[in-house]
Amino acid sequence: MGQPHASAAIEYDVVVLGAGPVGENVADRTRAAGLSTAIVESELVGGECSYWACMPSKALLRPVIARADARRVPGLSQAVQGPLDADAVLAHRDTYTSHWKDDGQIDWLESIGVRLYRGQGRLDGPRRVTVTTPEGERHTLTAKHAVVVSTGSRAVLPEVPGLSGAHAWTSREATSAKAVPGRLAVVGGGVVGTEMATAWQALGAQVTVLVRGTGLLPRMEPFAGELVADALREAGAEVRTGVSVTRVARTGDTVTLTLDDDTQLQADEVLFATGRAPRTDDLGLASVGLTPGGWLDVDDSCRVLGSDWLYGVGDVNHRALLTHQGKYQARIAGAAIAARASGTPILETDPWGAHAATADHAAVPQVVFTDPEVAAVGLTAAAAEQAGHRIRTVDVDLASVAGAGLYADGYRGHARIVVDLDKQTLLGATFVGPGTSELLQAATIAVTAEVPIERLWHAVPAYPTISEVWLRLLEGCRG
Ligand SMILES: Cc1cc2nc3c(=O)[nH]c(=O)nc-3n(C[C@H](O)[C@H](O)[C@H](O)COP(=O)(O)OP(=O)(O)OC[C@H]3O[C@@H](n4cnc5c(N)ncnc54)[C@H](O)[C@@H]3O)c2cc1C
Ligand SMILES: NC(=O)c1ccc[n+]([C@@H]2O[C@H](COP(=O)([O-])OP(=O)(O)OC[C@H]3O[C@@H](n4cnc5c(N)ncnc54)[C@H](O)[C@@H]3O)[C@@H](O)[C@H]2O)c1
Repeated sequence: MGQPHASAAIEYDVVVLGAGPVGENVADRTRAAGLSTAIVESELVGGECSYWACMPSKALLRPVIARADARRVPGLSQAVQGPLDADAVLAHRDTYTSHWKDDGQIDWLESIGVRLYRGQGRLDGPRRVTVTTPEGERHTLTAKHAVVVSTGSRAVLPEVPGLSGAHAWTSREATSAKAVPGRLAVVGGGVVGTEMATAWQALGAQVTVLVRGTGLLPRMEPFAGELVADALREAGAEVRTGVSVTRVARTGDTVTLTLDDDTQLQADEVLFATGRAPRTDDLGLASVGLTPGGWLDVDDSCRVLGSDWLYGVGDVNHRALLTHQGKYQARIAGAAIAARASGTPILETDPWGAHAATADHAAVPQVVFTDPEVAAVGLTAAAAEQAGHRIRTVDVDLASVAGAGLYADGYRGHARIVVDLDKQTLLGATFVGPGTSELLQAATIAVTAEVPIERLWHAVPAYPTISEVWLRLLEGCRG
């Protein structure tokens, strides 16, 4: 095969590599600031989030959670005892991914005046990017002000003998599968593992979750993983802790997992939900003195350390692997690029300034869409202590809240706030229970704005809502 056809370099103010939610948002900001912007995408505009992550997973989970909620309402429960219509759920998921077509997102890019290049983008020295199109053409783009890397992350498969030939699922297959497997083994008890176990068990698979540690969702407050494990077991799944997979073998339609307790497990499919790696291995990073395959170390404006033109935004910088947090970084980085391009002498990079993604350190909100939902922001008690804060925690059983009892008969849930004893503000909050995801933004505001406990006392939650848990938590604070 000959060399790809090369064309003359085209200059833009900003070149963005990767058109996931984060790249799209950076491009939107820089374009809105009057900077000419090109974006390069090797797969689908919209990225992992739109096609193999947030959107399809939540489309699978929504009917699961709605049915579980309805089953806890007397008078309604008997109407929803039947199985989910798996075909209809999968078809609905397909519409949420636009059938893995990105025409709508391309129209949007056009409408905001961002030029799309389809193909693999690679750095080729400072401020220079090459794009190799699927047809083998090569474009060279130069960036007057900034190159933004927002190429996201991919699933990591551990080094387990036999795994490469076992056709294991990663998050991509778990979110896009066309049929419900009879038996599904899930390796890993993090966010992907718990959400996908919840979805596929409810859709009719017999799920076994294999966790090498002591419980599910290990980065959250311990009660979160405990309540989710209880619910998964009640739904018929098996959750096994303290086990590791030592070998995987596929024979025909059956995959056999050998575990380190000398037992074996057979399944039709196995999902490895064992974390993420940055998509920086084929990006030309060596041409600018960086190590291929690594996460990008950035400052709070998301500029790569040691560079005055290269930015790393979203999953690729490993600050918080969440769409909403990456889009926040995109807004900050876009503003910083625009300010630097216009010669603004001093940027607002102090904490909470316009050019500092401070919330990445202090107040990252996350909802895990399991049944029960888990909604958390800021530090857990363990993380706060590890960071050297003097804290106290206040816990409330959500079943004691009138609004929760109305929401679901026999409501089970738990809430915790982590209070900074020196500042008398909140460092973190976690809510676990049906309907708790919508409680999270109030907690995010309290943590971000460092609202004093004394003032929160005047933020009166409406009766009878689940939000009245705030009153119980604050009563616990004040004694
Ligand atoms: C199963 C699952 C469920 C999730 N659910 C949620 C959720 O509910 N809420 C939430 O906030 N987060 C969720 N996440 C995390 C979320 O998907 C990511 O944080 C988010 O997609 C990151 O956005 P990004 O733009 O940085 O990267 P991506 O979405 O990964 O986009 C990167 C884009 O760059 C492209 N690209 C890569 N390399 C190149 C190259 N060299 N040249 C050109 N293009 C390139 C890729 O093709 C891709 O389109 C979930 C993740 C998974 C796996
Ligand atoms: N609702 C949401 O916000 C949502 C949903 C899904 C994913 N995400 C994001 O996507 C990211 C990736 O999720 P994830 O679940 O893949 O990663 P994760 O880091 O949350 O969990 C991976 C788990 O796999 C375990 N693990 C790693 N190697 C293993 C091995 N060899 N054997 C057994 N277990 C092993 C880890 O201990 C960890 O508990 C997360 O950081 C999360 O923020 C968010």
